[in-house]
Amino acid sequence: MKDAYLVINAGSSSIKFSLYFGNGDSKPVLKAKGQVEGINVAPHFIAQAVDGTVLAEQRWPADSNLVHQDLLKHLIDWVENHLDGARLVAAGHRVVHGGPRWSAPARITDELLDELESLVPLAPLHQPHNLAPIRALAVVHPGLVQVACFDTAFHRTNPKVAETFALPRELTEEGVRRYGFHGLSYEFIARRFKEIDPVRAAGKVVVCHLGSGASMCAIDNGRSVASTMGFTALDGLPMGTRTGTLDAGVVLYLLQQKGMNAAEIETLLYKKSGLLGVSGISNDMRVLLESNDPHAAEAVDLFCYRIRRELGSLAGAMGGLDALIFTAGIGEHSAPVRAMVCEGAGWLGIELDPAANAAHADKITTPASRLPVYVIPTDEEMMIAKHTRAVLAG
Ligand SMILES: Nc1ncnc2c1ncn2[C@@H]1O[C@H](COP(=O)(O)OP(=O)(O)O)[C@@H](O)[C@H]1O
Ligand SMILES: CC(=O)OP(=O)(O)O
Ligand SMILES: [Mg+2]
Repeated sequence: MKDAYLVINAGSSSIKFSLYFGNGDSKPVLKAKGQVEGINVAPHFIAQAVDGTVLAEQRWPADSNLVHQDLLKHLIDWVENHLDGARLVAAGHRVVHGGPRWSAPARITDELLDELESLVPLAPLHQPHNLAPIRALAVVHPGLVQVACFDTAFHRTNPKVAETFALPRELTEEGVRRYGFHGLSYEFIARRFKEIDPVRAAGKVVVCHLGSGASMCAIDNGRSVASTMGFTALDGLPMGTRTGTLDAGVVLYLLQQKGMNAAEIETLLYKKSGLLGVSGISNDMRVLLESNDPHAAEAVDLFCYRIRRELGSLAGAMGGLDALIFTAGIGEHSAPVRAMVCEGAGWLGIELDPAANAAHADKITTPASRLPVYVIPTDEEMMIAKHTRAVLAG
């Protein structure tokens, strides 16, 4: 009998899921994927086959009062009725923050859940939503093995200097340091790049994960050595609605001069800034690229400018650069953003091939380009499925 793995990547208003089949060492095979979105508003469930065929769809009215647990139960029931004779053996979850202790995926226990709960203040936009389905699943399916796969784990190979803020030692020791995020994506890309170009993958690579959250990672011989996100997923690049790097003095100004309280500042930094704040129009890169509003262009320019600066910084951290890789929603699909980053990075030896870039080719530089640039689709869910199977196998 085949084993089935349920992968869950839960956000603030949606629970995305993927169902994988697989035994032994072979690559897990994706059977179906879908999501429940509009939680707490008007829930909508959809499940699709690998080719995009809709397998099931259901909508509930806005006044249905369905909570997280009800919707998760609906999702699990659907999965259990579509196992095709396979046996559901485990659920793997993306958990954004694993704190200082977790450098690998872990089987979930009550103690671990409590520990992860204590990290909620460090990832207020993600962690509560990552943990809610774990608790809900434990109620509706008590015996099921659950595995937490951390976004921070891949970065635990960073040298101490890359993790340290110039703060008094006591704070560093209690855990106020850089953790880095999007680790499941970077791990997937590092493995994939090793298949594409093993020679350069053994060298120094910068990966740009540009999605609704955006960060960059310096990977030396397959290991993360530095990244743009820090203590929280607020640092580094400007994002859809997050500031990215901000002079800490601005936070003091907001507190002391503007009289804002902590909750207001949190909302400002996490939900009202970034592309949305600068453009005043949208957090969606597609909308900004199509807009004629100069503020939309300013937001896009700032995003690309910050990527170019961080590229120099990460190459400096590694002492060299052998390849640049774009991934995630914007990185995989936006030729204009990739062009704006690469055109300003000619000093690094990048010679963009505009036709290849427009076609979203695997490699978007000319053969003469000293530094090759790649576009590689990421797959965090596949990484979670592999980890879940490995944890289960002990
Ligand atoms: N063709 C495109 N051009 C520009 N941006 C795109 C395109 N397709 C998707 N995006 C951007 O990708 C972002 C979502 O990326 P994704 O990696 O799916 O994010 P997440 O998983 O973090 O929600 C959206 O904000 C959207 O603006
Ligand atoms: C860590 C993070 O920013 O995640 P996402 O891109 O899913 O928001
Ligand atoms: Mg993402």
